[in-house]
Amino acid sequence: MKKFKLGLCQLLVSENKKENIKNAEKMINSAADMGAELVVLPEMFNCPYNNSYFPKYAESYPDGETIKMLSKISKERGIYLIGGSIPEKDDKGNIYNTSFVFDKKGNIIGKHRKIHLFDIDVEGKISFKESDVLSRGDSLTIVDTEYCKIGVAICYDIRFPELFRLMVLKGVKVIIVPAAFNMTTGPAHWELLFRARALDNQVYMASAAPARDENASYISYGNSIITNPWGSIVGKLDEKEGILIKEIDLNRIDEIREQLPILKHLRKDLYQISLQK
Ligand SMILES: NC(=O)CC(=O)C(=O)O
Repeated sequence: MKKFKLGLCQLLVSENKKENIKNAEKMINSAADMGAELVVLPEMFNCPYNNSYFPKYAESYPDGETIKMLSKISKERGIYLIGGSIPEKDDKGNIYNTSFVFDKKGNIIGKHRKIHLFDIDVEGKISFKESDVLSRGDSLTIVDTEYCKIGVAICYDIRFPELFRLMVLKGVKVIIVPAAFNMTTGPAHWELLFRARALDNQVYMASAAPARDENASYISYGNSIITNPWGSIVGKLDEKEGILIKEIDLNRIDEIREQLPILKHLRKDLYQISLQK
């Protein structure tokens, strides 16, 4: 199958975990009603994006209430579901920023733990140090679907082009990046990063982000986005809650790679990137 419908759910995240889960379920249902075959949620969609909340909202696989809802609804609606991300606790008490991925039967087919933690300090604008509370993941996440191989990364991961090139060299055609940029880095870098990663790898890129809440301690930029292998924006939301549905045409990847064969022109005799673990 060379075409499928992708749905991004940009939802408002509150301090009420149960309400966040209910809202996510409602929006997934709406996206499925609108024809989406692959649905994506935002980074930290069940928990405010703030270190002080992560331990309290964290849950473990497979019994966490959010994880159970994601599995149930992907089965009920017969959709692939990239469950944004949530704080995940392992059996040693480490907490990760994790995206759980489900197939159309509700089976888990992938689990991406954010590899690059968001530790930044932009003077007078924004400081955040995920590593104060979170542990980092150590593996690439690629899932097989009947459409194509799909890669998953989370937010700050997008700033590391080697990760994306590695996934593409392993055959990935679509990369989903649940994210929550902010009002400093969003306007400056959001579109640029999604267009660049799509263009330099000739793949589709997409992200769902939380809707903007001006009263939150961390204000999400919103602007959930899909970019294509030509580097153009296929669709984008504004800052409010909403759903974006677009067709992903995998034929475009083949056409563009034929006309502009940059992946064939890689000088692997001169330089290479490789996975170390
Ligand atoms: N929140 C993030 O992980 C990343 C981000 O906001 C940025 O890179 O900017």
